This record gives sequence, C-alpha cells and structure tokens, in this order.
Amino acid sequence: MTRRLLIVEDDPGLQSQMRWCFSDDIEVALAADRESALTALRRLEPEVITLDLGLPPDAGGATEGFKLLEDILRLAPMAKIIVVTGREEKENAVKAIGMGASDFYQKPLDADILTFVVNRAFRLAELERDNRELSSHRNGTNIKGIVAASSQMLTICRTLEKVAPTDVTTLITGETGTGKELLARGLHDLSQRADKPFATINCAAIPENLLESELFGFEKGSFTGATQSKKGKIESANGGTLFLDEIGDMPMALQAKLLRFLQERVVDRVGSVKPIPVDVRVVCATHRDVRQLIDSGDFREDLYYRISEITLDVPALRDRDGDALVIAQSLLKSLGKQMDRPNLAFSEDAVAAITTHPWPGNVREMINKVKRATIMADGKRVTAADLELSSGDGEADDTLNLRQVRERAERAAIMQALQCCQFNMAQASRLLGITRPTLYNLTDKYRIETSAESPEVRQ
Ligand SMILES: Nc1ncnc2c1ncn2[C@@H]1O[C@H](COP(=O)(O)OP(=O)(O)OP(=O)(O)O)[C@@H](O)[C@H]1O
Repeated sequence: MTRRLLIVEDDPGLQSQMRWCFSDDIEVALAADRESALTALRRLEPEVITLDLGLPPDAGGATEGFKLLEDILRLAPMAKIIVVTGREEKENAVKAIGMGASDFYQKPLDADILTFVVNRAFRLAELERDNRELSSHRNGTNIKGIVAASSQMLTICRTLEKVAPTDVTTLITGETGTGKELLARGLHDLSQRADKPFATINCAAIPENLLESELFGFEKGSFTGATQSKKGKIESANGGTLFLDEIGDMPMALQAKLLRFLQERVVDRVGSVKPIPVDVRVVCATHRDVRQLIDSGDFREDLYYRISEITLDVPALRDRDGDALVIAQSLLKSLGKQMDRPNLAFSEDAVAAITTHPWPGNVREMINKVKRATIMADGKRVTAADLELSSGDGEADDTLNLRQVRERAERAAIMQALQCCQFNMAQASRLLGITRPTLYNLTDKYRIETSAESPEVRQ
C-alpha cells in the first residue's frame, strides 16, 4: 500500500531537499501555504504531514502554522503531524505537541533524521489503522451472538463486560426482541460461573399457581400430585446464574418470597420448613416499565432496588445508529448458508428499507423477515418486497434530522457498493466516485465490515 506524505514548507529550496529524502514508494505532495496545504490534504489524504509552522503571511512567526495545525487536526484526526521548527522555537514545538501533533523536527535539515522521524510516524499510523481494523473485525463485542456496530449498543456491551465478573444482581430492560436474553447469557458466559448452570424461567409464561413450585421446588406430599420432592429453578441454578425473564409479570405474593431469597440466599421449598442455602447470581429482564408498575402498585419497590443493583437499558433497534443493516447482513449470511443459498445480497431498495423501517419487533422481527426473504428471493438479490418492507422512500421518520438522513443514505450507498463489488475496496471506491482512503475513513466511521467475512447472527 502506497504511503502518502504531505510536506508543508514555504521555502522552495527546503521543499525540494525534503522531497528528495523520500523514496518512490512514498507519494509526496508539496504545499507552501495554508490554502494549498488544505487542498492537498483533501486530495491526497496523507497518513503523515510535516508542517513548517512559519508560513506566509506570518513566515517569521507561527500563527498561520498553528491555524493550519488546528485545521488538520479537525479534518484529518488520524493523520500524524510532525511540526518543523527553527532551533530557537522549542516552546512552539511543545505547544504543537500539546495541541495534538505527534512529533517535532528541528531545522536545519538532516536527511537521515527527517526520514527516521517520518518513517516512525508512518509506522505509528499503520499500527493505529491495524488496531482499528482489528477492533472492527472483532465486531466491537465479546458477547456471543451479539452483532453490534452502534455506539449505543457497544456502550451496553462494554458495561456488561465490566459487570459480568462480579456477582451484582442485574436488571436488563428493553422492548421485546432487543436481545435481553442474549445479554443475560453473555453475563453468565463472561463470569466465573460460566461452566455452571444457566437456568431460565419466564415469569409471564407460567400460571401463577405453578410459578412458586417451579421457582422454589416442592416437597413430596405438599400438594395433590406431588408424589416426590423436586428442586426448583433456583436450586437447579446453584453455582451458576438464574435468569428471571419478564420479572415485571411476577405475582405480588411471589415477589415477597423472591425478596426473602435475595436477602437471605436460602430457598424454602413448598411444603418444607427447612431452608436450603443456594449460591446463584440473579439476572432479571423485563420489557415493562418497572417504575410505572411500582406506581400502580403492581411491583414492590424494595424488590426493584434488590434486583437493579445494575440496570442495562437496551435501546430499541431503531434507536441504534447503523445496527439494523449490520445485523440484517449477518442474518442474510447465516440464513443463506443454512438454506443453501449463499451469496445472497440486499438490493438497493432493501438496504434503504432496512435502514428506515422502525422495527417494532426489533431483532426478532428482523429474523422472521430475513428468513422469509431468503426463501422468496429470485436470483441473488433480496429486494424490499422479499422482506415485506416498503422500499424506504418517503417512509422516513418525521423526527429525523438532516445529519441522520445523510448518514443513513451514505451508509446505505457504501453497503450497496461493497456488495456489488464483492467487497473490493478499489472497485467500490470507483463506483462511489471517492478515493480509496475516503472509503476506508467512511467504513471506519460507520463501522462497516470491509470483508465479506462478517460475523454471523445466531437464531
Ligand atoms: N444484537 C443482536 N445480534 C444478533 N442477534 C440478536 C441481537 N439481539 C437479539 N438477537 C436475536 O434476536 C432474537 C431475540 O433476542 P432475545 O430473545 O434475546 O430478545 P429479548 O429482548 O429477550 O426478547 P423478549 O423480551 O421478547 O423476551 C434472538 O434470536 C437473538 O439471538
């Protein structure tokens, strides 16, 4: 890959001396003032810039150089800037480093030292780039099954990774299908309890009269039909994690019993007076607004404080910037493989529809739609109609602001171009009419996978 260097120097003699310090494998652009430097910056997108602070109209001072430094830091924050100063200008060099320059070089020119400093800056830029690529390939998270690119979801994942090794009782809230159960499993998998049981109980799915014995177990003869004693879910999770799904639907009478368990860490089986100590980590989830349930008298406030030592509020899919498309791509890939239809790709109208649909059923709704589309698609293109979505145009949310609209359109166009070119960056950048470095910057910005090998979604 060609390295690109911008030399900003107003002295023509020094310009050509510096130019000849670098071999052919470095593409060099020269600029003698702020304006031409900014033009070259946009055109070349250099990884490294040498910047003489003494530029016209203040060739004897450094005001113009500092203004340019600020511009570059704003326009190309990843570029490595080496400020070039005179012997007596140590203070300016220190100030420039403080502002964000990565290194400085003092005149008079010494070819060996200059090439050394510049090569070191290139190396640093490359390492940082590799690092960014690695973290985007890691898909930003260590949580199995979670595909996420949005800052909203990545923040949740980072918090979860911190909370997982502790034993704090965690409440996960969010709309249906947002991934609460997946995150609860993630908490378990990343904890020291990972090789112990993960027991789940859905408090809304079990009739009230059975829930108590399901949770706490029962002794033989404690009720008609109890022909032998049985452990409850809490006991069966001993050593591991107990996941109480839809905790907001737990009947009041049981809430009191659960509270006692959380306080004393013993269970009383139905029909027994002998408390049994149990060591479990408790994770709860609900799609309901627990505060409202407390206000309406349907949920105990003291229990709420017990279960929400840490709360993770999982945002709806429509509120995560860019996740819908990344998850849809991942689903298409894994479902395509499962259904023996590899190499399926979304058409332009499908990309637009995925990005603008509000996804009231969140990822679960998306799984159903992509599954259907994988079956229905003719040829290799999956259209909005295959997904049973209208094609996006005119459907955009009224609340969208111009920046969001622009970003969504930009992301959709990039995804489309990458798919058309089988993720060949050079071809995709030509198709989009931008330079390859710009395309890399945009894929970094939107955390778009730049290879066809994107991670997969579990169903
Ligand atoms: N970020 C994600 N990446 C990939 N798959 C996801 C993601 N979030 C959820 N899923 C998938 O979506 C489906 C629904 O997720 P999950 O059951 O965890 O949601 P939930 O919030 O617990 O739903 P509910 O409230 O209805 O119980 C699952 O198949 C899950 O694997």
